Amino acid sequence: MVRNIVVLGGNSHPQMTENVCNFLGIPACNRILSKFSGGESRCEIKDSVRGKDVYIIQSGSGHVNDNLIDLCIMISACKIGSAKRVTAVVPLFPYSRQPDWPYNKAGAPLSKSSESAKKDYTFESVPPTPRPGGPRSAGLANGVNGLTEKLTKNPGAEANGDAAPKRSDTLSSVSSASNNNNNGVYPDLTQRSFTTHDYENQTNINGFRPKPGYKQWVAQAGTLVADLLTCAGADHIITMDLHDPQYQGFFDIPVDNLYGKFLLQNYIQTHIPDFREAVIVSPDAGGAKRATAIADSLNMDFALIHKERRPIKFTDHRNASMMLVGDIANRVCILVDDLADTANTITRAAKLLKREGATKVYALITHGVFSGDSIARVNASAIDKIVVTNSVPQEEHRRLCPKLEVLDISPVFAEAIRRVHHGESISALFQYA
Ligand SMILES: O=P(O)(O)OC[C@H]1O[C@@H](O)[C@H](O)[C@@H]1O
Repeated sequence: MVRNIVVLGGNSHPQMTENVCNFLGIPACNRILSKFSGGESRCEIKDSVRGKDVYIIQSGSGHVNDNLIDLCIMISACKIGSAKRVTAVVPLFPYSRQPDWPYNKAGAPLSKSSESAKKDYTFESVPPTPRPGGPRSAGLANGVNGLTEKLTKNPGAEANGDAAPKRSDTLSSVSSASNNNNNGVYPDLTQRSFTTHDYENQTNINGFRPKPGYKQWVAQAGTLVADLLTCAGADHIITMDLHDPQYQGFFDIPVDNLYGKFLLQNYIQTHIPDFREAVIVSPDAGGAKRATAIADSLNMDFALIHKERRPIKFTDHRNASMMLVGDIANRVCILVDDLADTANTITRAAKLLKREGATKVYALITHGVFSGDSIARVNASAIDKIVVTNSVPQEEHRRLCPKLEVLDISPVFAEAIRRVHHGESISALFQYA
């Protein structure tokens, strides 16, 4: 049992709070965290936090914005309640994908001229990502094609195993998508959610198509969120696998960015037969460091998927193509990424790998956000097995996705809390993992 420590849970991940408390041998702090009828948050800390070392567990999942405000309010309540130190434990850090200026990515140029290079493309990516309220996908050949029809017309199909599982928000998104009459050409950004792929695809926004290279003005939300938490009174942040590790520099309080890598590595070693014959694959250039770190540690081969986004003509606004760099034919492939949100990135990557001769495709991801109809997309995809941590709740995803396996990271967070509390090294936590 650890003394003089308080663990307070938000509403985003009760299971994580319970697991961490069990590990530390303490009960969770008694509190009220609810809503006034007008929607404002109400927080009352029922146990004394005076002079205590407080850890508040809240992940960037579910109603992300509500949970973020709740976190700020809980931090402030503890500070005002004379806590000695307040640490925000945020397994998936919200807004950490928005730390800098948005980009109008042109992508790295191919080494050959576009026409000759085209012959060597291993995959042409055309369909936009289907999402709630968005236009209907032109269809992905990997099985998502016709998925919405299956889900709408055949709700009993799940039981028969002949269609991807349905879920209520998927069905509502399907019906709203079919009502969205914009000729299916461009998504209407005022009607549906935005994904990072919209930056990549240089999507038409309110009739305005940005010129390649032109950056639209967009809020720097990552900076604001860092400031909000600090301003609320956070003394310290513990998180895991920040999309951009440099995001730590946006804070002027200590940030411990734990690694999911060790759990993923352990999975590879213990669950993938002859894993040294397999190939670690990064689904995009941005994740190459993360994936090579695992490949190097396990002495495995590495391959990379490069997204070529440079438009050949100005009108060629959706000219993104994927190219595989590396030899994966007749090998097992292990995709490694920090996050699956729409699951567009990993499902497209898996399709490409199977086309290039991969015998089996695993996807190992730290944060399984799985928004919109992404679970249906994963079920219909070329991915054979997808492994995520429970940095956000996974019970519902697991129920809907037979390919999904979940690794429990609560012991890692509990041990990090114990070490921070006792002033012990965090890096030592990973030395023998
Ligand atoms: O394709 P989805 O799942 O929407 O987004 C996940 C990708 O977007 C990037 O920020 C992540 O690193 C990952 O590669």
